[in-house]
Amino acid sequence: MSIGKFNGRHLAAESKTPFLIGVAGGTASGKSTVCARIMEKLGQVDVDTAERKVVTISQDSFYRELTPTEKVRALKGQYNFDHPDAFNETLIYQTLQDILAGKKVDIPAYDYRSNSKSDQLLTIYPADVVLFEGILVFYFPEIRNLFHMKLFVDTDSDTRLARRVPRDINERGRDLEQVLNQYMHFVKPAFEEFCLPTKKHADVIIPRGADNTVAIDLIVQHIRDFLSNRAQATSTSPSHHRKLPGGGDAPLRLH
Ligand SMILES: Nc1ncnc2c1ncn2[C@@H]1O[C@H](COP(=O)(O)OP(=O)(O)O)[C@@H](O)[C@H]1O
Ligand SMILES: Nc1ccn([C@@H]2O[C@H](COP(=O)(O)O)[C@@H](O)[C@H]2O)c(=O)n1
Repeated sequence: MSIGKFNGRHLAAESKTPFLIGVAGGTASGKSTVCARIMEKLGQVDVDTAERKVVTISQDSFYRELTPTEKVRALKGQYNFDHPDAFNETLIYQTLQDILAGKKVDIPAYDYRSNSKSDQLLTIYPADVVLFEGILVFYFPEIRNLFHMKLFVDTDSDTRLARRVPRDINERGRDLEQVLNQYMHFVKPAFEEFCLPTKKHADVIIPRGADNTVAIDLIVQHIRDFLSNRAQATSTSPSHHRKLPGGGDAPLRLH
């Protein structure tokens, strides 16, 4: 039984295939914040990671390891982290395929201070909905075609720069000169060449990011509908029918 057609592809109710949502947008546009709001509204934040119905993964976990020379350049803001070549496209594709197959995957956590993977592995347990966010998640056609729904967070460039500077200094251990150099030489031109053109692939564009509560509520409702349909289609007993947080009589509880 199919519980809906998403981007032309049926999702079978009985399959373990998660509903895969891509979330793209420029640096500091609010991609992580939008994903966090969606998780909050679906009551997922306080749920044990192994039990979550909805999970978020960042494309940053898939940066390629740098050579020693590249590491020296990166420390001076002279490495292009915004070019598609900076990412391990094959690993992203394989990981998403495993996730779509309902497998548990381990992905590296990323450490911006050392510009490399940290020792910590993030275990992503099978979930019903997976959000995959990053600047270039719609850039590679084979990866782009895996998403059932594509969102683009569209925030004004000045706002993004004004957010990125303090974030990079306070949270990513950078100095002002390095941040501005990297932005002018790599981040801004790469956004225009590689990220912005992918907006045309989006199903939903979210102007102003997390400030756009109307857009976020619509997306949350769409996810609730998907989860309700799947739960309805797979449950055989009325005892499976429970309430969604804030979602009326929908037949599933998310936390
Ligand atoms: N709507 C907003 N209003 C104010 N600050 C925001 C908003 N959205 C995001 N931020 C801040 O901007 C920075 C970048 O946001 P983030 O969600 O991490 O963007 P991205 O994931 O696109 O890089 C963070 O410091 C975050 O707290
Ligand atoms: N070692 C790194 C890795 C990435 N960046 C920058 O991060 C940006 C992507 O993350 P967002 O949360 O901003 O989407 C990207 O623009 C890279 O320039 C970095 O500075 N250092």
